[in-house]
Amino acid sequence: MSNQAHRNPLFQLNDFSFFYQDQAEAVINQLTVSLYADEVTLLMGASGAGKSTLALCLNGLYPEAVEGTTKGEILFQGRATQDYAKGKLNQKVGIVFQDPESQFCMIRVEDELAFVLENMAIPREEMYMRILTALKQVGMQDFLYHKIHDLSGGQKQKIALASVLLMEPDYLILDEPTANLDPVSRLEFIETIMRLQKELQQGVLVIEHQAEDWVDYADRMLVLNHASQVVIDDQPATVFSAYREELHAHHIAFPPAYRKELEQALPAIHEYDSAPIMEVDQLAFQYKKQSILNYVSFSIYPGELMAILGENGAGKSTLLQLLTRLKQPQDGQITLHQKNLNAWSEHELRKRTGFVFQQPEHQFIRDAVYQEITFGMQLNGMPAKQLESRASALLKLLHLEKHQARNPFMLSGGQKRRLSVATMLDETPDLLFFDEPTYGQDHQTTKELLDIIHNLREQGTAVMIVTHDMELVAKHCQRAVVLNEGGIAFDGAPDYLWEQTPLLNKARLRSPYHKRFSSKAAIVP
Ligand SMILES: Nc1ncnc2c1ncn2[C@@H]1O[C@H](COP(=O)(O)OP(=O)(O)OP(=O)(O)O)[C@@H](O)[C@H]1O
Ligand SMILES: Nc1ncnc2c1ncn2[C@@H]1O[C@H](COP(=O)(O)OP(=O)(O)OP(=O)(O)O)[C@@H](O)[C@H]1O
Repeated sequence: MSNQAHRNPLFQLNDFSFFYQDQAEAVINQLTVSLYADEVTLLMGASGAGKSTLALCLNGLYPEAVEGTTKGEILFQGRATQDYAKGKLNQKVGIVFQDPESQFCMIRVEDELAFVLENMAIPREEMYMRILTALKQVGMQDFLYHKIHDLSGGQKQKIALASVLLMEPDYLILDEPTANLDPVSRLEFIETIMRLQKELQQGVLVIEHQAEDWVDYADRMLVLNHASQVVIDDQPATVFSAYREELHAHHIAFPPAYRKELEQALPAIHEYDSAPIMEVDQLAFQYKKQSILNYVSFSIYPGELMAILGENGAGKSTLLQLLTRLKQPQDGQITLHQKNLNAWSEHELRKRTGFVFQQPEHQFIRDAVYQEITFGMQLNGMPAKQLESRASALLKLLHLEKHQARNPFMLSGGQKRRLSVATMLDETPDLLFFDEPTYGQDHQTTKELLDIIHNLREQGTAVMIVTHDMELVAKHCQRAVVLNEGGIAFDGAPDYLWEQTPLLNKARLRSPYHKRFSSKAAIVP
């Protein structure tokens, strides 16, 4: 850091601006910054600030892939990015995307990884060993012959990383790569990256909304404002201690070690003495011969906020799909308001329950944000005036007013997630299922989403979230259910869960920061 002036940058951005075709305003506005080899840089900024766009410009995919336009220049190793032959720059600059699915071309893991090596003209006889090494680095050596489609979200993310590691790029960009990983896999992932970074002397750019696990490793932290200009550039520890007001203004979340007050869990609003909304009795599900859920039973009560936890591949998303009737169990029964789930009409079921997917774009069906939000209201026959005012309230609530005419698929990761929440709120559901609510959100929008969740709870909605974010569980949930080896290994108050060290280890969970370091929790004056 201090000797930057004497080093040659790997990337040099000079007054670089980027415009998407359909927008008059620049998404990246006259950005001037240098990035160095052998430096781990943490890039933070509000949702929609342009972080992913910047990543795609750095590896040369943009502007071509979106017909955007640029001004200024990006030099990589002293040469303008557009002067690199097609496909060359993205071998030197590897990206692991926010959404791993967008980078796969093949059906099986083995073929996907072989495809990467073929593009690099690696001889066939070397391929197998290299693929196996990369899979071992991410703990996925048993999945060589699996179909990518059949993997869980976290498992896909690990394959995406393996495919980039195979290229041994000079510069590695990680765009929220750990959000889908269980807490232990997240630490292992970061340790793998740091080990390789040292071995290969790579530069690494980490785009993250939750800095906690990276702070101790990163050499440098950049904060972007809404115009994608660098407003803070310093060492992470200095940034979190000395720029507190600026960080608040730019919606950056503080890692727990830098938060001033101890997080207090919110009081419970569940009503265990009232009838459950949903009852799950002896539910069993398997894929082919692999048992995923092995006769599990539990009930969901009005107003409770319940977290489903477990390692990658534990069956959390599968459980949500069963509870929303997107999948059918092989055995067992699910009832909603004492009526068998299969006996509900599709229309009634969708009115009473909402589901926000892990990958929000999987549920988009219209080609403009406004149409997407009003689609359900129209189906429910909502009168035009009411529909308009509900839609505009939701657009405002979720900060999407500016984007209402845009194609949902063109939104940033955080915006897509907020849109999928909006589509679930045309009426107040009895039960809301939410796969990774905080994924891709900055501090401000996370807070707002949680406010929405708590408002719903006050109206009696039960909310079931799947999450790998233990801080969220500690602060907001009254109940945690841990899935492990097909069964429910824990069902109770999170405070009690944090004391179960053997169980946490087995389920690859970690207790939240203030429990791990209770004596150090209030270190910030
Ligand atoms: N393909 C596209 N076409 C048009 N506009 C886009 C496209 N992709 C992103 N945008 C817009 O550009 C802005 C920046 O998006 P980007 O994905 O770079 O933000 P981000 O900082 O990575 O956000 P997040 O933290 O939510 O992932 C957003 O307002 C987004 O809606
Ligand atoms: N269509 C499928 N065919 C076969 N196996 C599948 C299929 N979909 C998922 N699986 C497997 O079922 C298991 C559970 O997957 P699921 O997506 O429910 O896990 P998860 O707990 O949500 O994981 P993550 O935390 O990574 O999102 C995983 O081992 C996965 O590989």
